[in-house]
Amino acid sequence: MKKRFTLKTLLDFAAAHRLHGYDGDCAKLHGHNWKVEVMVTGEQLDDVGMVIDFKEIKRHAKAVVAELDHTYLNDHPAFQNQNPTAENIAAYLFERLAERIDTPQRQVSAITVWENDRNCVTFSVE
Ligand SMILES: Nc1nc2c(c(=O)[nH]1)N=C([C@H](O)[C@H](O)COP(=O)(O)OP(=O)(O)OP(=O)(O)O)CN2
Ligand SMILES: [Zn+2]
Repeated sequence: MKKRFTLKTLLDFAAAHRLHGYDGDCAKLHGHNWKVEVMVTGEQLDDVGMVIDFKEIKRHAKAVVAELDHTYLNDHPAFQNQNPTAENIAAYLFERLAERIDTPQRQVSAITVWENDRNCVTFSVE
């Protein structure tokens, strides 16, 4: 039986967006207090007994999320050819965080983006 540890940490940011082509109010400029759950999975622990220090995940996640915080997401380079939906934001954050966090021992395994208390999207790769 293989041991696997999945760490989850939560951060947030505030940002505005509008969804081009959307048939409804979300096509208009509006904002959310987005919540981002970062999940990191590993099978090995270091000498201290951690897959990775939560502080290290947070340091990387905060650096990436800071680029989006208090911005108009549609102006961001990542959302010039695609809407800043929760789906596309989750995929973007996954890619950016994997670049910073992944090693052979641990990988970003999923990113969940909450638009509000009711609706969220989880992005992961097979
Ligand atoms: N699959 C997705 N659906 C929707 C997204 C999205 O990113 N992915 N985004 C939106 C809008 O951004 C919108 O702002 C959603 O907010 P809201 O209307 O408040 O959401 P609710 O459905 O919870 O609100 P109700 O008032 O209950 O309709 C829309 N869809
Ligand atoms: Zn919205």
